[in-house]
Formats: sequence, C-alpha cells, structure tokens
Amino acid sequence: MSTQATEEFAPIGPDADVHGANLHARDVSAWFGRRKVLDRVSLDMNAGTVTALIGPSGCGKSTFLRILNRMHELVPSAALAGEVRLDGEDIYEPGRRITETRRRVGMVFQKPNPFPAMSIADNVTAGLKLTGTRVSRSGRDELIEACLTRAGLWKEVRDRLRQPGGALSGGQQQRLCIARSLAVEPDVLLMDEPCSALDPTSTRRIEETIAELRTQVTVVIVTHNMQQAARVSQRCAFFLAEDGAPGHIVEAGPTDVIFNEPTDPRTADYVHGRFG
Ligand SMILES: Nc1ncnc2c1ncn2[C@@H]1O[C@H](COP(=O)(O)OP(=O)(O)OP(=O)(O)O)[C@@H](O)[C@H]1O
Repeated sequence: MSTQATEEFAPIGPDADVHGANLHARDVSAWFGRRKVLDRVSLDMNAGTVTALIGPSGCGKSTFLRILNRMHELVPSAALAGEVRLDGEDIYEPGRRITETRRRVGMVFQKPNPFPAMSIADNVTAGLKLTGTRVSRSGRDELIEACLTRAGLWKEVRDRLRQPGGALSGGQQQRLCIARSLAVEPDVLLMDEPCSALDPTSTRRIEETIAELRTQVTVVIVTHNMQQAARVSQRCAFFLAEDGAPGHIVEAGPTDVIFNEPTDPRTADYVHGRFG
C-alpha cells in the first residue's frame, strides 16, 4: 500500500506553529488480575504527530491507550508497571491529581457518547464543570464556536445549538464528542477506533478533522483500518500478542516505513492483510 501524503493530509512545514505535548511511555506492562496483557511497551508520541496503534484484536492497544490517561486503573483488577511521561512529568507520580491528567489527555471512544438529551452547545461545555473551569457567557459562546469549528462541525450546527446532541447523525455526534474533548484544552487527544461505528463519508470527515487537529494537539489513534492508519498518521506502532503471550510492540516508526519497508516480516504480513 502506498502511503504518499495527499495534499489534504500534507506534512506540516518546519515553521508551523505546533501545540500539544510530548508523551513518552517507557517499559509499560499491564495486568488484569494475574493475566499479563502488555509487556514492556515503550513508545514516543510527540507533538505535531498523529501516532496510530495497529495490531490484531486483543493485543492490548486499547489497554495501552487507557494507560495513557489513567483510565486503566478504573478496572478493579487492573495493575501496571512502567512509566508514562507527559512533557517530562510522570503522570503516575504519587500525589498527582488524576483529574488533571484526564483534562490534559482527552479521550474519544469508539461509540459516540454525547449526552443525548443535553443541547449541542451544553454538550461542548460539559467537561468544563468537571475541571472546575469558569467562563463568562460571551466567553462560553466563543468557546463553543471555536471547539465546534476545530471539530469540523460548526457550519452544520450553528443554527441549532439548542437542539439535543442525540438528534445529530452518528458522524456528527462523534465530532461533537471531539469538540467536547477540545473544550478543556487538552494537550493530547486519544482516539479509540473513533470511526468504527461510522459510514465512509462520516469516517472521511473525522479523518479530515484529525488532520486539522494535528498541529493543535498530539493525537494517538487506535484503528483496525489500515488505509485509515496510512492516511491519518505520521507514525505507527504495530502491537502483537502471540500464542497467549502478552501484547508487545513488534515495530514502531514512520508510517511510510511501517507500510512500505518494515523491518519485521510480521509487520509486513499484518499491514498487507495476511493475518489479523
Ligand atoms: N476489563 C478487562 N478485564 C479483563 N481483561 C480485559 C479487560 N479489558 C481487556 N482485557 C483483556 O486484555 C487483553 C487486551 O485487550 P485490549 O482491549 O486492550 O486489546 P485490543 O488490542 O484493543 O483489542 P481490540 O482491537 O479487539 O479492541 C485482551 O486479552 C482482553 O481480553
């Protein structure tokens, strides 16, 4: 598969104004009860970069993603080892507030999950209460417009901001969830198969949104869709869990290398659809 960047997903120039944080995982292992599901995963996810996590079902991609914003520990039997640094700071350092990490590292899930009865506008600002952020009425309107614009939804909803979020299409709901994540000004946006419940047109729209977000926030995306990984990401990590062993990274690097000249034959077999 060729991974030549199209004009739409062109590389950012050296002078581009890049926001977002650098996220570094070092030797991350994870368990559910006594079962080890991830083994010493190390990965750099840098600002200005969309990093795609790829690999067969059950190899630990979602678990790894959830470790990056401290959601893994919500499962009672879950344990982990290793280090995750957000711009150099250990997010698991004792005493660090989980809410602050979750504000800085947002998450968009597989199934769009807006508050269905809440208005589109209120959905965008729903996260502000959780983070204790206060905004004036005019500031709030500006924030709603800015976030919906960044999520690529503004033009479609600007005349119906008072309508419920649940009245939007699936693809629009997912962009509303992206807008809601952006409202708390995260440094990193984690996306767990954000398009798997969407039709091809909505998928394309979300991919355009990801391309636009790239300079604003560090993006890490789990996807089963190889074309999507090739289209949206600049770096890729291939996860594998072989014969019941815990998941690990076989190979990580620039997306065009992973797709066109990977080092490991298992990577080539996976990206070319020969297994998984
Ligand atoms: N809450 C949980 N309790 C126990 N085991 C779990 C839990 N969540 C995931 N697992 C197990 O951890 C392993 C990794 O799962 P994970 O969902 O991270 O894989 P994945 O690569 O994201 O899979 P998929 O692509 O199918 O979403 C799997 O064996 C799974 O069964």
